[in-house]
Amino acid sequence: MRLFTAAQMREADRLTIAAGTSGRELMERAGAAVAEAVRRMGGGPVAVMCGPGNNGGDGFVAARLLAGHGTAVTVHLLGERQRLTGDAALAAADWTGPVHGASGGVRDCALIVDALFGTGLTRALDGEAAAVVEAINRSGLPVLAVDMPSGVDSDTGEVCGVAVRAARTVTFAGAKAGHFLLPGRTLRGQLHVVDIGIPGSVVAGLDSRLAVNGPETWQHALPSLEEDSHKYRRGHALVLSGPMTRTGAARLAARAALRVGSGLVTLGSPRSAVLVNAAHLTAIMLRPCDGAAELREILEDPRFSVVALGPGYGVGEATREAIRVAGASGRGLVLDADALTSFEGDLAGLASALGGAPAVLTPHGGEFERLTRGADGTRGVSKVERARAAAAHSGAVLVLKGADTVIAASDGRAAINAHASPYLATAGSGDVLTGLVAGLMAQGMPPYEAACAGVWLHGDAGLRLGPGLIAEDLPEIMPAALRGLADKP
Ligand SMILES: NC(=O)C1=CN([C@@H]2O[C@H](COP(=O)(O)OP(=O)(O)OC[C@H]3O[C@@H](n4cnc5c(N)ncnc54)[C@H](O)[C@@H]3O)[C@@H](O)[C@H]2O)[C@@H](O)CC1
Ligand SMILES: [K+]
Repeated sequence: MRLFTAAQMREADRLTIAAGTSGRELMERAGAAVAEAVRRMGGGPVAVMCGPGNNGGDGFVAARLLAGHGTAVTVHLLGERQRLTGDAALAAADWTGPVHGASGGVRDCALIVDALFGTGLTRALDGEAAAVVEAINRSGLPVLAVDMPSGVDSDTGEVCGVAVRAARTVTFAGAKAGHFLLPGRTLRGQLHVVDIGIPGSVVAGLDSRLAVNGPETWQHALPSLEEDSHKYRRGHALVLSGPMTRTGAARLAARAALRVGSGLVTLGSPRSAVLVNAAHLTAIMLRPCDGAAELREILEDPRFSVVALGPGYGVGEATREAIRVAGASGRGLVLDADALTSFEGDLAGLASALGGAPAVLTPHGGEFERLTRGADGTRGVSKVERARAAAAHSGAVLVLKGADTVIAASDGRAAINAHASPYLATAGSGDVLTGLVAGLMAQGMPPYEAACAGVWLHGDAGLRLGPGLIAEDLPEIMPAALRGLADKP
């Protein structure tokens, strides 16, 4: 599913109106969709809270249609009626019932329609607007939000001061980034996208390179297996282990790479840790590797297709040098944790170490902040734009992890992942993700698609396992996750 910004929706509106459908007609259809959703939620009595713009106009239309079908409706307006303009003023004029103030509170209703603010929110809610939103939330009544829960920024998903908590949201023509970025995702309830007559060609023509992460965008690039395949044709991932007391992370990554289908996986281990690693490995091979010079020798073997580096590896110049060597080899790279922290405040240094190699960086929020300190465009904007900026600066694919993981490529493509489980917030979970992405890249999947697929499969594993999951379980559930994916139409 593609996602849109407020500016793109305004553009779609403009093009549709230019092609002959009036704004008032669009509002009529939007209001009709809201009225229909109210009926599906059990009907009235309904309080419709209208704001000063077109979101409020949608509310007036819904109120008129519901009342016309016999539903008990009260309308409340935030602001003065005579200050309404354009289509919203026309829609309000068609409402013949009384209009109450918004601050008096709602009484004797079973459902609230939140038509206060939609994509036109420009600043934080305060004063009367904030008080009305707080009263809606305090009422404990189910809320149907029109387009966005009021107070949620449709581009960033952020709460601007305060925001409505909705049970459902009806949105028009296409979903917005703010419906999928946190905390917007948790405030919008169930999301319904309805067609209000904006032509498909207009929507298709919008320059949105943002989507919800799902198989439809990367399934075509998943590794396929021939009947007569051979392990040497399924890729070979090299995962670098940390020293004696920090080896578990790399083994988790290696196991995940093997489970996701890499034909061979080798763990490169410092000599100090070879015995402890050997004691825990069976199908995964082991090679001593102490530092960058030895890594260079290992990578002379052309069969290694990908290097995963970072979990437990240690922070410092030795790590930076290992990344330079891996980057210069042109192999696929997956960098996490210590690999990223080794370039604290030096995204440009990391970009130059990568040397244009196909790479995926998988920071969580804290690692991202450290890595991008001082880099342009990585502050104060949406999570999507921050990830995009870092991808553009580094030339790598960014996986900005969290409950709303964002994957961004340097060419502007981006995806927000919603297929995940909160139980994935557990020690070692990120190491498994590193291994999944590395294992997919080892089999020839391009970095952006491998990152999206890895994040999705990781989330799928979390959803399958649920409460009680630990990181060790995640690679073991991959056969079921992969089979489920193969069964998808
Ligand atoms: N394709 C489209 O774009 C369509 C949009 N429609 C509706 O129109 C909405 C967008 O309408 P608008 O652009 O008029 O925007 P909104 O109705 O979301 O809000 C704009 C109004 O709120 C005021 N405002 C913004 N932030 C405020 C704040 N923090 N405190 C107090 N006042 C604030 C503005 O001054 C303006 O009066 C959509 O969300 C949707 O519900 C529909 O009518 C149909 C078609
Ligand atoms: K709203």
